[in-house]
Amino acid sequence: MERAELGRRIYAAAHLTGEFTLRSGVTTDHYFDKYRFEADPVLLDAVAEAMVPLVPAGTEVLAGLEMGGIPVVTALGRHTGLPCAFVRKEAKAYGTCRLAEGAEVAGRRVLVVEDVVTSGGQIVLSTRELRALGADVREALCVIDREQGGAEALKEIDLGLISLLRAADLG
Ligand SMILES: O=P(O)(O)OC[C@H]1O[C@H](OP(=O)(O)OP(=O)(O)O)[C@H](O)[C@@H]1O
Ligand SMILES: O=C(O)c1cc(=O)[nH]c(=O)[nH]1
Repeated sequence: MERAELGRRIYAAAHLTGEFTLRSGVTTDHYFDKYRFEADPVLLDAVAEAMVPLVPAGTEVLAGLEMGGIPVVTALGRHTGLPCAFVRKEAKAYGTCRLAEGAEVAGRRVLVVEDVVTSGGQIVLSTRELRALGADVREALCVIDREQGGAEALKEIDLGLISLLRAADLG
C-alpha cells in the first residue's frame, strides 16, 4: 500500500480527538490510539510491509517496546525474517526475570521498534536498558512520529529516529 494511503487509513482508524494526558505528562486534544490499527490484522500487515525498507542494513534483532510496540515488531519480524525481542517496561520478578524477552540482544545490532513517538522518553529509557544489556542500538523505527521533540531527545543519546509517518503526513 502506498504510504499516503496508509496514512489515511491509520488516521481514519486511530485518530481520536478529546482531552488526553500523554505518557510525558503533557495534555493534548488529539491522540493516536495505536491499538486501533494494531487490532486490524490487514492494516497492521500493511504497516509492517511499508516498514521493511526502513530497517537499516546490518540489523540483527528487532526490539519492540511494551506494549504497543509488540504487535508491530511481531508483524515486522514476519516480513523481514529477523528475530524479535519483546522489551518490558520492567523485568518480572519471577520466572526468567528478563527485561528483554525472546531473542538475545547482547552483542547484537538491535533496532528499537515503537508505535508512536512523542517526547521520545520511553525509547530513551528502553535504549539505555538495552545498551546496559550489551545491545548495539543505533536507531529506533516508529510508525508515527508526533514531531514533539522525540528525534531531538534520541539524538542526545546518539540514536537516530526513523519514522514511517510523521504528524505532518497525517490528517
Ligand atoms: O515518546 P514518549 O513521550 O515516551 O511517548 C510515547 C510512548 O507512550 C506510549 O506508550 P504508553 O505509555 O501509552 O504504553 P503502552 O504502549 O504500554 O500502551 C507510546 O506507545 C510510546 O511508548
Ligand atoms: O505520547 C503518548 O503517550 C501517546 C501519544 C499518542 O498519540 N498515542 C499514544 O499511544 N501515546
